[in-house]
Amino acid sequence: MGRNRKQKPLLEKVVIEKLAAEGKAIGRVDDKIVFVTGVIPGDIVDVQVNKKRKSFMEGYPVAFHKHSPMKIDAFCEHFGVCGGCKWQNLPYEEQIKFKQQEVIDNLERIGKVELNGINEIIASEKTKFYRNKLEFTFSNKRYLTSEEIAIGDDIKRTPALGFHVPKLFDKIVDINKCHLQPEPSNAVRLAIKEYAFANDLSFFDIRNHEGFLRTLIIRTSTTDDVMIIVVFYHEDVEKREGLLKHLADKFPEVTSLMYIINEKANDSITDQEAILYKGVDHIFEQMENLRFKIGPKSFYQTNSDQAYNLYCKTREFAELTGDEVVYDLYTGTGTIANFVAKQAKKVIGIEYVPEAIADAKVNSEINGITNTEFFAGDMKNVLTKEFIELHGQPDTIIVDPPRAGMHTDVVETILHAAPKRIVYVSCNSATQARDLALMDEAYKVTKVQAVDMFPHTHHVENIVQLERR
Ligand SMILES: C[S@@+](CC[C@H](N)C(=O)[O-])C[C@H]1O[C@@H](n2cnc3c(N)ncnc32)[C@H](O)[C@@H]1O
Repeated sequence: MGRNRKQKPLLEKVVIEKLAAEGKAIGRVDDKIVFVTGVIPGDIVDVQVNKKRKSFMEGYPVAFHKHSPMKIDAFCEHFGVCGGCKWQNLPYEEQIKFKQQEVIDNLERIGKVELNGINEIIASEKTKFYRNKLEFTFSNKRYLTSEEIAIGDDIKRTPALGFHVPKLFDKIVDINKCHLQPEPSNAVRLAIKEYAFANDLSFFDIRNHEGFLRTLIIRTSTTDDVMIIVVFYHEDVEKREGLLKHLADKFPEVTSLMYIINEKANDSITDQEAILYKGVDHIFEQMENLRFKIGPKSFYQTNSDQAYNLYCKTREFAELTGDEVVYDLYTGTGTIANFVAKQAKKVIGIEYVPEAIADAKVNSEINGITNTEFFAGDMKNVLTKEFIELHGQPDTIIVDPPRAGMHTDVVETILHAAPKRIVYVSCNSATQARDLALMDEAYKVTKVQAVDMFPHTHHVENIVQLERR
């Protein structure tokens, strides 16, 4: 064990044994667990420790003595620098095996769930170009890769349009080709960069709050609609018009070309006005015979094909006959609520974000669905005993909370409502398992289905069916 300047140890020849949660992997030194980023089982590496606790350490590899026999070549030129697609060097079959095992481990260890087998994970047919939305950042602080440092000074002065480097908030990796979103995503991004360089449009400086171009959001859809939103730090009519006209001329297929002037300190656009430059202010997604209208700020699951598989399984687990009152909690833009509405007597959707609720209502309307009702507000305040008395006892409750899972008050109200069946959709099986443990006395887990929405990342979605005991 060596020592570095900060007195954090350098661990030599650590054998990486298995993958762990949050995309890390586990090695062991003197019976102490070491969580390592950027490695896969079978690697033997020197690890620079950056966190040391009584029972574990965390670190990153500084030298590889042996690569895992499982290792494959990454397909992306930005692998290892960019924060996305971290598991590209692990075969996809191994990725999904691990995701399935993680779900089982969390349900058994945290949730103390007795599993009588679980369905095989639904893998993503597309493992590249599966996302329908990407957000890129403009920055005058380019992250320099070792190859770029070797090129010399010219490139060091070049701004970047791409993704944040993990843990370096002001550094952006300049992306040449991203394998996450179908075209025209790459073409649009590269065209904007080229135009900006040729016409002297400055890129944002996040430390000093100066510069013109700030972020770029591109949305594509299963209906081949394309939305581009360029976010500027301040208004400059001539420069803005110049760029947007160039985009409109070069990409006539774009359905919706919009811009935002965001003069705030942070990048969030939820409270900013999106202004239409060309086309319409929305795009459409299609699922079975339903169309979903998506505005510039609307949430929609980012892997459309797998979202369809997720919703089909959710509907299957709900086992609706047409007579049920269904609650869809954390409904977002009401996608699940509308997706199951035809098989239910009535569906009630509840969601925090008022704009999402407005979208949910529009989505019912444009699809001729008349048996849904939507309510905006914090779940623990909206879903009360009085609400249930007023709107009807649920026969089935579907929940799809954020990563943190459900507030204990919400769990309590669900237990009080005592529906026959609960379908719990989650993007974090650890918090899902914690919530299941709270419901264990009254509900037993009857079906489990993991769904992989995000190949080459550690994220996994999981659906659990619960029946009242
Ligand atoms: C994982 S998303 C589910 C979206 C939706 N089911 C779908 O598939 O499109 C979780 C949703 O919960 C909402 N949310 C988060 N915290 C909430 C809270 N305390 N009360 C109500 N909704 C909340 C978020 O705004 C988000 O739309």
